Order: sequence, then C-alpha cells, then structure tokens
Amino acid sequence: MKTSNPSYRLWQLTFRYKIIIIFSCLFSILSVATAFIPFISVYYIVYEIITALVNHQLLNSELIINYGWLAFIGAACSIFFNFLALCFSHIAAFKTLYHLKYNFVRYLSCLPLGFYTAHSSGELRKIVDDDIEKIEIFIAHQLPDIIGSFTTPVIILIILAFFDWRLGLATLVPIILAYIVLISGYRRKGIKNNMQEFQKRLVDMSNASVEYIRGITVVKAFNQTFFSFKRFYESIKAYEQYCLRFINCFKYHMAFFILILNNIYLFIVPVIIWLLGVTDNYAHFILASIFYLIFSLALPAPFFKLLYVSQGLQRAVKSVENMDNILNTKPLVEPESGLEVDNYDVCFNEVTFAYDTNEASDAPENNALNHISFDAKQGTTTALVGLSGSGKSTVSLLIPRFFDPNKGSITIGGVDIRQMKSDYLLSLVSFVFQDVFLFKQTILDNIKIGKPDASLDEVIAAAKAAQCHEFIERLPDGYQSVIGAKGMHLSGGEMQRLAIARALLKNSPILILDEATSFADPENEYKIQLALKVLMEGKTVIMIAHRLSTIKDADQIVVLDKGNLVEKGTHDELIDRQQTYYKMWQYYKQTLDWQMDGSSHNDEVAHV
Ligand SMILES: Nc1ncnc2c1ncn2[C@@H]1O[C@H](COP(=O)(O)OP(=O)(O)OP(=O)(O)O)[C@@H](O)[C@H]1O
Repeated sequence: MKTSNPSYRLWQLTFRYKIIIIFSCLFSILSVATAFIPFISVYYIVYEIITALVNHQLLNSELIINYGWLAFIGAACSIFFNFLALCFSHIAAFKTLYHLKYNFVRYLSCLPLGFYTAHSSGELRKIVDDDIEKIEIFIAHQLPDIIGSFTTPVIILIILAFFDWRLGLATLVPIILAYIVLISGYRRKGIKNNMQEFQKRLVDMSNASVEYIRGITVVKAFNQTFFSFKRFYESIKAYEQYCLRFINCFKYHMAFFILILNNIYLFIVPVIIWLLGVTDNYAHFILASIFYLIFSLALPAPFFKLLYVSQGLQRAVKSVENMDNILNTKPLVEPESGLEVDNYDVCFNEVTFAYDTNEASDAPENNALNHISFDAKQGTTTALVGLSGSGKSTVSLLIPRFFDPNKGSITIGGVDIRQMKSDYLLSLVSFVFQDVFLFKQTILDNIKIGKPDASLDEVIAAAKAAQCHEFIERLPDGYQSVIGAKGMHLSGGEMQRLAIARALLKNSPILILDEATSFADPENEYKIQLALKVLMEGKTVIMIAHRLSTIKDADQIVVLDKGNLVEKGTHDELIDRQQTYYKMWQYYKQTLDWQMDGSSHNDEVAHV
C-alpha cells in the first residue's frame, strides 16, 4: 500500500532510477554554469578594450579572440550539457512511465469487480493517460528546469566575488523577492482546495464527454440530445469556473513575480547611482555595472521556467495522489502458495454476500445473497433460476472471486477458492456473459483470448462448434476481419456465438453460462445447444437462463428469490413440489401459449 504523502511519493518516483537522474541533474548544473561563461567572456573583452583605450596601449587582439572562443565554447557547452541533461531525464522519465502504467494496469486487474462500479472508466482512463503522463513530463522536463533555476542564484553568489559584490547583492535581492512572492502565492489559503476542485472538474468533464459519446445512440433514439448535452455542457462550464477561480486566486502573485523578474535592472540602477559617489576605481566600477545590467536581462529566463515548473510540480503531486488513491484499494488477498485441485465440484457453503458493505448486514434484505448452500458436481449442470434481481449473476460472479463472500465459503474440489492463486482459479473457469465484450482486434484474436497459443485449426474447430464459422467465412477478411472496422458489423447473436467459441477454445473444467443463448435465433439456438452439450461433457456447468426450456434437462435447478435459496432439485421434482419453480413454469408456459396464439409473431420468447 502507498501510504506516504504525495509530494514525498513524487520525489521517490522521480529518483526511482537514481543514477540516471543524478547524471541528468549534474548535466543540468553544468549547463547553467557554462551558460554564464559567454557573459563573463564578454565582460573581459569589454574590459580589455576599455583599459587599452584608457591607457593608450595596443589592443591585445589574441587575448580578445581567445575570450571570443571561450564565449563560444561556453555557449556550445551549455547547449550540449542541456541536451545530455534532457536525454538522461527522458530516459528516466520513460522508464518510470512504463513502470507506472504497467503496474497500474496490472493492479487494476487484481481489484475486485466491485471496484469498477465505484470508479468510472473515464476516471481510470484519465489516470492512465493523463496523470501518469504528467509525472513523466515532470521528470523529463521540469526536473532539469528546477535544478537550473536553483543553480542560477548559487552561480550568481559565486561570481559575486569576481566582480562587484554590492551590485551582485543588488541583483540577488529581486530574485529572492520574486521567490517570496511566488511561494506566498502557493501558500495562500484556498489555493489547494481550488486546485483540487479544478482537478475534480477536469475528471467530471472527461466522464461527461465519455458518457455523452458512448450513449449517443440512446440519446438520439429517445430524442434527448438537449438534456444529455446539458450535462456535458454544465461540466465544461464548471471546469471553466474553477479554472478562472484558480487563476483569480493567483493573479496578483503571478503579476508581481513577472514584474519583478522583468525589471531586475530597476534594482541595480539606484545602487549604481549611489555607489558612483563613493567609488575610487571608476573604470572598474563602470565595467562591473555594464556587466550586471547586461546580465540582468538574461536572468529572468530560468526563473520564468520555475513558474511553469511549480505549476507542473503541483499537477504532478495531484496526479500521484490520484494514482495512489486507486493503488490503495485493497486487492483480493492472494495465498502465498496456492492450492490446486483434482476434481471440479463447486460447492457453496452458507454463502452470504452484500455489495455495498464490507460486513454482510444482519438484515437479509440488504444482502444480495443469504446463506446460499448447494453442490454443483463435476459433469453435471446446475441451473440458476429466479426473478430479476434474485441473485443469479451474483452467485456466478463469486465463483471466480470477482468478489469475496462476507460469510461462508465456496470450494472447488474441496479447496476454498481463497486458498488458490487467482491465475489458477481463473484458468479453471470459462464464462459466457450476457454482455459480450469484443476487442477492436481481429476475429481470430478475439477467439484466441480463450487460449492465446491455439492454432488456427483449433480456432476454426471452436468456431464451427459455436456456429460462427459460416458467418466469419462470409466476412471479406474472414478470421482476419477487425471488429469495429468499417463495414464490420456483427449482430448480438453473432457476438454471443463468438463468446461461446472463446469458451469452447479455453475448455476449462468449470463453465458459467449467463444468458448464453439470449440473442440466438431459434435455428441457431438449437445448434448452439448441441455444441454446448459437447462442451459441457464432464464439466461443472453453472447456467443462468431465463428461458426455462433451456434448463429443463439440467441435473439440478437452484431457485433463488431475493437472495435466498428457496428450492433445489430436478425439473420434475420441482414441478411435483408445486412451489416457486412450478409457478414460474406455469407463467412460462402461458407466455409460450400467448405467442402460439398469435399475439406475437416473434420467434424470440419473452423472458420470465
Ligand atoms: N454491482 C452491484 N452493486 C450493487 N448492487 C448490485 C450490483 N450488482 C447487482 N446488485 C444487486 O444485487 C442483487 C442481485 O443482483 P443479480 O444481478 O445477481 O440478480 P440476477 O438474478 O442475476 O438479475 P438479472 O436476472 O436481472 O440479471 C440485486 O438487488 C441487484 O440490484
């Protein structure tokens, strides 16, 4: 867990690749130091010319040329060292970027599914794409700038001794003043809150835009363009408002900072005038004055960088905080050394589970599941039935540990699933969910997710069994057709069959079918049932199907009602019992009869 404060964490991350960063800092210091050499050289050139003129001596042209070369070498070295500093800082930044993105995305995959209901995809996308990149930008660009802007006053202090220390101090005073103004601006009451609000509004705007674009078809179909756009528009307005508030809060400090640095000479000129009256060596003093006046023009640049650096620093700290908020979410606890199993009976023992609380509530109505116990033997099919919201999907999600039960346990082959490594547990289970998610990759890749090292023949065999081979072959690029590409549209039923092909290919011993045939037309449904029969051979199958006809032959039917297990047995046993299942079956038959009577010509049977 990441517990340290975000600023400290940012520096920890910055120095993750210590040696590389130290080299970057060293080259930054050298770059700033050598940038002064041309000024000093010019000073000595002017000094040589004036002393030669005053003393009526011949100009030492060789010395002047040497100073000229020194100025050139100094400027070239400064550029070269700056280049090296940026090279090293970029190497460290990209290594850190890779490390952070990789670990963050990996960490996301270890989090329970419940986490995703509390955090929108817009928020997570912003962390991966924007926040982590801000940390990268900070290390790559702003760190060398920080080093540069802090080195400058030190160099000024050093060269004070070589010229006129009084003018040197006069140069240093506005710089220190500018620092004080800037720091006091950042320490102002409310600026932190404004910054946080500003960031929150940014996330909200990003979420609203994703939601608007994703839901555009529903929005248009229901003619809700105005209302939907309103939320998006309001989020932009809120962002604008906080942006302005943040800028307002800071505007005087910013203005004074810029004003002071752009007018350093205003601090030097009065000192020159004052010292003119008391100095003995006019020639030397005038030269030093010229030097500092020229020098004062070159000074603001590194400090202006500091202005953007401090903003970048704040943003990077905020980004680290956002990232760490997610990284502090508890992942599912993994055993040190996972147990494996030799049979695949799935057993629920008094399982109680609530989505919203860590502790299952004593009030059963607050729980999604209450004291659920059943055995699903290897090689048998257990069907979960019940009204909408009765807990069928929740039961299926607990098996691969998308959530952990609050009470009770789930075992596979007699081993508690919490004692298995999650990779191993997931390898035991295949799913066909209600909502099929297909990646924007080829059909081949989409099916191969079930078994990445599968050969083309294996993929084709699975596709044939899942009744997708024919429609895939009809596509212009066959198995190489890319999902979502122009002209590549799949129907709901076709997507469902691709998901079945995936599960067929994975061929794991436990199969969870959630509404597996909901989009299939009657002809294909029959074929899919045949294919599933082959697939289900010898496996533990947990099937959620709303159409009771599809689960009539199940070895065991578990009937759920408001999170409670109210009945279990075979179809015939439950019909004989004339309880909940019997009533559902009667409703189901009635629905079928209505359709046969011609009240609807849809082949698709209404869900119970
Ligand atoms: N992610 C979630 N967060 C909070 N509550 C949830 C979540 N998912 C489901 N629930 C609640 O848990 C209960 C059981 O839902 P579940 O989806 O398991 O029912 P279901 O029988 O599968 O329903 P359906 O047939 O409509 O899919 C419901 O009250 C539901 O509102």
